[in-house]
Amino acid sequence: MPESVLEIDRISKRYGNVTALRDMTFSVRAGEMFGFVGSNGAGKTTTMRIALGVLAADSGEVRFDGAPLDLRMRRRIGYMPEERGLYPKMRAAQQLAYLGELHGMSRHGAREAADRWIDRLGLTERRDEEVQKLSLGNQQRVQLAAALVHEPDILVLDEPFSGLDPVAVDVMSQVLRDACDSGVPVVFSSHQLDLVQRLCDRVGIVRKGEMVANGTVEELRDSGPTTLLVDVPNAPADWAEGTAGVRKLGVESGRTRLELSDDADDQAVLAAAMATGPVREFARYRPALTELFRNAVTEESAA
Ligand SMILES: Nc1ncnc2c1ncn2[C@@H]1O[C@H](COP(=O)(O)OP(=O)(O)OP(=O)(O)O)[C@@H](O)[C@H]1O
Repeated sequence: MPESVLEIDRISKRYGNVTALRDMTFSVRAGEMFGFVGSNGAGKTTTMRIALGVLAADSGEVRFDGAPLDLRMRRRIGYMPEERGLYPKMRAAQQLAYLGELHGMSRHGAREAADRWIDRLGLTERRDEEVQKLSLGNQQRVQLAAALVHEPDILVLDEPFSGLDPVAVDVMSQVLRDACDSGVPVVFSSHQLDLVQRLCDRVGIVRKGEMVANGTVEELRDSGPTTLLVDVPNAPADWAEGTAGVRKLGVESGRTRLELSDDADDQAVLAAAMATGPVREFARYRPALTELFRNAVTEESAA
């Protein structure tokens, strides 16, 4: 049996003369949480809508388990649209049961699943309220439940965390992690990069419709040139300059920041540091996802 994997393969999409996606490619395996990040208008929603099949690509293919996504398979996706999409006058539990039935569940099965998700998402006391009367955060919890009620095989969520309070973020995170652990590929977009860094197994950074970086958070953080932070309190300003392949980037809070070329020897840098006196710190600097993202965005505006 092929491994369960959602594949977005060289998807391109234009709106008039705007290129929204150009050869967008990535895959998400069963049990993997994939964070999809990029500036406003980068193409995340367009990709997700194409993955779901509510929007047609100009070219490229979406596959699951190696086969192009057909109508039957698309019903097995749990989708949380950015624009949300609940019936405002329907009561929360009733709405979830209705959506479950629309996805092919029996009436009884859909009601049971609706109640289970209402409880799981902390909405027990709100189950019979009209969705329009719920707070935005609680509406969002119902929206997540709506994506999950039919026990989907794939989860695609457009900014599920936006506007949530910290408790709701924790609830949402745990629900997504559990879905992932049960073997469901999970893709979500977010502008909350600290959250993406914490939760996701892999991250894709999209810029102007193209995937510019894709890997585990650790791979991405280790990707650029090696950078060292060295605290040598007694050293003269030019202490590292004689070491081959080393470029001084600056001094931050008393620590010298150095960029090493591929053939530079970090032990030679350490020896040069020790030759100046005490070495209080000698560490590899690894940027946070926020910084990697900012670099990608800066390249975008410079381009
Ligand atoms: N229906 C449409 N008609 C014309 N252009 C569109 C349409 N939908 C999206 N676009 C354009 O396609 C590009 C990608 O938009 P998309 O909504 O996919 O970005 P996004 O990454 O989801 O942004 P955000 O983070 O702001 O939600 C943008 O340039 C946008 O203006």
